[in-house]
This record gives sequence, C-alpha cells and structure tokens, in this order.
Amino acid sequence: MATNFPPLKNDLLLRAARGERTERAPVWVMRQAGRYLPEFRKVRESHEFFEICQTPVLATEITIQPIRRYSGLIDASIIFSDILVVPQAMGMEVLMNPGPSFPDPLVSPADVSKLNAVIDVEKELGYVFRAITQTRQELNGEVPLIGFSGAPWTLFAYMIEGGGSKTLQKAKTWLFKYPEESKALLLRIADVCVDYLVGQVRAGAQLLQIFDSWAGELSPYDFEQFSFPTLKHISTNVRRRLAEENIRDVPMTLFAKGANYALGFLAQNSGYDVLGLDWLIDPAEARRIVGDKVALQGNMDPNVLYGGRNAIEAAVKRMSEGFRSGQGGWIANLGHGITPGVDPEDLKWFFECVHKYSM
Ligand SMILES: Cc1c2[nH]c(c1CCC(=O)O)Cc1[nH]c(c(CCC(=O)O)c1C)Cc1[nH]c(c(CCC(=O)O)c1C)Cc1[nH]c(c(C)c1CCC(=O)O)C2
Repeated sequence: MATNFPPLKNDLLLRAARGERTERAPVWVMRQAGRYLPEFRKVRESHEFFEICQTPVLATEITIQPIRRYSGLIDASIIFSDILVVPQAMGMEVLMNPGPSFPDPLVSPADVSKLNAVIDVEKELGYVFRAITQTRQELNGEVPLIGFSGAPWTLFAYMIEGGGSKTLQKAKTWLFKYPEESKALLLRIADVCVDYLVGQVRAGAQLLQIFDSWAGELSPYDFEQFSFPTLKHISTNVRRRLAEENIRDVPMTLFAKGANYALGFLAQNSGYDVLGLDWLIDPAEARRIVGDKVALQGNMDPNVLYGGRNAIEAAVKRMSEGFRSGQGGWIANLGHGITPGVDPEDLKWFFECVHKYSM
C-alpha cells in the first residue's frame, strides 16, 4: 500500500476478530453514524443522503462523529456509505426518500442486460475509497476503520423488489422460477463485491463486514443454494486477491441476519473470522455451537436502548456472561442497527456497561 497511516492506538477490535479473548470486549454499533445523532441530522439538513456518501469530506466527517462523541468508549469506526452503492455501480438508479427505492427494478431476467456489462469499481465507487483513505488519516489511529458491502442475496432482493419488502415475493419468484438466471446474477453481484471490498482494503479499511440482512428470509436449504455460495466466493476471492497484491489480510465479518440455523455450518465452512448475530439467539448457545472456531459479534436487541438504564445494564451483564461462557473473541454490538429514536446518552450508557461487564 502506498499510503502511510498514523499508527493504530486501539487494536481491541482486530485482536477480538482474530479470535483472542481480550481484556474487555471491543464495542461499536451498526448504524452508529445515523439519525439518532443530532450532529448527523444537522449535516442531513443541507445534504442529500447519497450526496454525503459521494463527498469524501462529508462522509469522513459523519464517520468520525460517533468517535468524537464517544471518545475512549467506542472501539471501531465504520465508513459512512450504504450497501446500495453496489447496485448503483451496476447501473441502477437508487433514491432515498426516506427508505431506498429503485425507479426501475429488475422485473425479469431479460432486464439483466440493462446492467453495466463491465464495472470499473475504481471509476464508479472511487469516492468510497477516497473517503476511506481520508477517514484513516483523520482518525489519527484512534480506532480501526471498518469497510463493508451488502451480501449478494440482500442486494439481489433490493434490485428486484425495488425497495424494502415484507415478503420478498418478487425476489423469491426469481429464485424459484429462474434458479439458474438467479444464480448467475448473484455471482455477478458477488464479483462486484469482491472488487469493491479489495478496493476498500487497498484504500485503508482494516476489517470488512458483509451485511446479509435478508438471509433469514430463506429456508436453510435455499440459503445454502443461493446465498452461501456467494458469501464463500467473496471470502475466498477477497483473501486471494489481497495475497496476490501483497496487501496484508484483514479480518472479515459476516452478519447473516436471521440465519442462526446456519451458525455451526457458517463457522466451519464460510471462511469468515467473525459471525455477527441478531438477538434471536442466546449468546451462550451461539458460543457453544461455534466453539472457538470463529469470533462472535452482537447481539443486544436494539430496542433495549429504549428501556432505560437498568434494562440496558441488566441486558449487557447477561449478554457478557453468555458470550464469555466459552473461549474465543467477542465484539460487543447490537443485534441490528441502532434506530433513530434512541437518546445518545443511553447509547453512551450501553458502552459504559460493556466496559464494566465484558471482562
Ligand atoms: C439493508 C441495509 C441498507 N443499508 C445498510 C443495510 C444493511 C444493514 C441493515 O440491515 O440495516 C447498511 C448501512 N447503511 C448505512 C451504513 C453506514 C455505516 C453505519 O453507521 O453502520 C451501513 C453499514 C447508513 C445509512 N443508510 C440509511 C441511513 C438513514 C438515511 C437518512 O439519513 O435519511 C443511514 C444512516 C438509509 C437506508 N439504507 C438502507 C435502508 C433500508 C435505509 C432506510 C432505513 C433506515 O434508515 O434504517 C439499506
């Protein structure tokens, strides 16, 4: 790598991700730079969502907002962007009003021909790489920086549904009616994810997380048929490419929301260092299933943050006992993203409780 970055002062996240039982659990939360923060809403008043993603100085500022506010309590930053920049790079229009919507979703396999045939991620997503490099400089080694991508199945579902959906009926129609075309499109998305993730590490990302937010909508069999091969493709090829380019390997996290049925299988076979958990699985049970094969990340129900200090403290204490009931690394987090109505002081208390109980 050409760039020289300030030395890292807090490597708890990286050590836990590699499987080490750290002196306390590193902690961060998904969506930590988001609408619950007044300083984020202030920037949003004068800038559109994707405009912020595409403007490195703004993306850097927002990435660092929670690090500044929770200095000394928070152990990782995650680059401000969205999983839907990948469909954009593939040639699709995506709006955010206020949830994501695609004016022209993929309706049938013939529509795949409308996607860009060749995708130069440097050209299409270079703004993310520049934001990562700038953020690494400005973090000044305070905490590591996480890069991320959506998982192919989750992105595929958005590209076909055209936005959020309760049933994923359109995306599943593709899987069951056009399984071969679906697998081909899923792999095509996976290849863009590989280029995109390698580019993020080249630019300075120190850990990569893959968000398969809709994994839990698939049966165990269909997850193994349609999602798992693309997740494995990503872990294998990102590592291969980094090795070929002589870039130091980074830990990789898979957050397959709702796929707790696959935990043991993923620990053995997916090639990820860390598995992210939602709150539907008991921490001690998860630890028992994976042994010390992988590190775990999670998993407090984000809504506990609405329950007041006693509820938060009790939940963190219980979660800590569960994750610490066996060997292996643990990264404390929520079981999904933090929601807009949370009081930032209650999140601060969550961090303080993790510091207190996660020994
Ligand atoms: C499914 C998904 C999306 N985006 C993402 C996922 C996977 C994780 C998950 O399951 O929540 C991932 C994501 N989105 C965002 C980040 C930034 C990094 C972080 O702080 O975690 C990350 C990692 C910013 C964002 N992405 C979005 C916002 C809020 C938009 C705004 O400012 O108006 C932020 C801060 C918008 C977004 N983007 C998406 C949705 C469904 C929405 C609207 C609903 C919502 O706000 O939660 C798609």
